[in-house]
Amino acid sequence: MFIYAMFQQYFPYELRGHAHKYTQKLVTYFYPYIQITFHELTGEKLKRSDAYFAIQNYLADHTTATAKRLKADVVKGSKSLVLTMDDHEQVMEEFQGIKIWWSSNKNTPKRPSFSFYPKTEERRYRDAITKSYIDKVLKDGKAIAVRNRERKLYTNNPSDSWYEYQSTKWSHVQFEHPANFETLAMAENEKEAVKNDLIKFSKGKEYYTKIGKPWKRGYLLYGPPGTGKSTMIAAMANLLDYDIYDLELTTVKDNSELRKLLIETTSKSIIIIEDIDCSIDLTGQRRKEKKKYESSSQRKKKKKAKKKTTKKGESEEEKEGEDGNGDEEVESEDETESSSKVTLSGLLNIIDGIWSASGGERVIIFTTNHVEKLDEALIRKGRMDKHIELSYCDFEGFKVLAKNYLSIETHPLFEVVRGLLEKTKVSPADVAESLMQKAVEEDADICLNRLIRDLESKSAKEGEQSKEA
Ligand SMILES: Nc1ncnc2c1ncn2[C@@H]1O[C@H](COP(=O)(O)OP(=O)(O)OP(=O)(O)O)[C@@H](O)[C@H]1O
Ligand SMILES: [Mg+2]
Repeated sequence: MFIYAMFQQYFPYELRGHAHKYTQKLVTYFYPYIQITFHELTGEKLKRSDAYFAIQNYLADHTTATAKRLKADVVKGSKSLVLTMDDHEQVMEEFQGIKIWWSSNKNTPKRPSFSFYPKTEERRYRDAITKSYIDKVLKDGKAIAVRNRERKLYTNNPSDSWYEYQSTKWSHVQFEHPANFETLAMAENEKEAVKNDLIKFSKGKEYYTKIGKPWKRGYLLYGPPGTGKSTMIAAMANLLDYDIYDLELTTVKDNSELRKLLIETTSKSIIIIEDIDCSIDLTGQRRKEKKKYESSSQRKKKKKAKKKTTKKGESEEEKEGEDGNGDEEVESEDETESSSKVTLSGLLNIIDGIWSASGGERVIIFTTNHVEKLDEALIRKGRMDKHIELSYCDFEGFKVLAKNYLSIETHPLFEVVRGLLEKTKVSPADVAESLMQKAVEEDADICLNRLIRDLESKSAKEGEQSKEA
């Protein structure tokens, strides 16, 4: 028995009407082959079919080794050239002992009019193909498409530039950061722990379903400036093959805008809020200031609203903001434009509520230089599942950097560096800066000596400062 799977391309001009007619009839059978046709365009509006796209990816990955004539295409949104079968080229695959030919055709071949096979036999093959094989092709094809896609770095636009019917909330550029875990200076065991945690998460669909939790994970990265927080996020995105949404909270006007932004994020993405302590009012100070503008009745209303705040739903306070009747509206006239009115409770509700109910895996990451400033509520386990400290450069970290920047694993000067690192607090960013070759003729000796000089002067300065104090 043969299965003849067709891969029907869109005919650009005169045959448009013809193509349209076939699109409704996605699966057709005929003998001695069972023939299944997938059209490139489907539906009333002739949209590009997802199945077609998945099959194209599947075949590009599985069959390019066997197909003799290939067509190279630069496909929008893909990292590299995509090789697909040329028109009328055929490739064969075997599945549970059934031979399947795939061919990419612009025209449907003539239908033979008779069958060699008894009906029962036919049914078995048909089921194997339509139930198992096509499922596998579509699933694999989708996974391959995700792997091959060009990844994106999104940043949120200020809401003044949002249009109602267009997706203008986020702008994106291609995400191409070379960071990876190998080149990240950090204690080896901690690095492994983070990597394993991420991989476990990304493969945990069934697990999360089983325990009845949304497929999300939160990380808090904290540490002094230049210790690799942003670099680690890029390495995480590269490891998981996720997009990045870099959320700038200071340009988000209020909680309802924040919710709209988060709802628009796609699955397989990392949402980051950098310097969380600077982007949101954590201390309540701003609230106190604002109270100047509130009437006493408004203050009472606000108090009441706060009480009503539940964990799952959105708070009353938030709703008021949305309606435009809330006290936040009153304040807006007195606020400078740049200040954001996203509140801590709003952020927490959104993290716990609506957005976590949307399907698909997402990672949310907060970074801060001052972990001690953060509100307990923001970082409690369950919201931020894992807290990762990135710290000053130690000898182990230095060795990673020396390998990255100078391609050396040992050197007589290493011991001097070790001694200096033990008594000086220096960020990996500073060490990297000293180690970087600034001219072609600079070799490892020159760079290491520069690092030693820099460390010595830093340590001398620190000594002076502590004396003064
Ligand atoms: N742990 C590290 N491993 C490797 N390189 C690092 C590390 N930390 C810093 N660097 C280097 O220093 C530069 C700055 O680091 P990065 O931006 O990741 O720091 P950060 O912790 O995000 O700082 P900030 O708190 O100021 O945002 C990076 O481009 C990288 O080259
Ligand atoms: Mg950073």
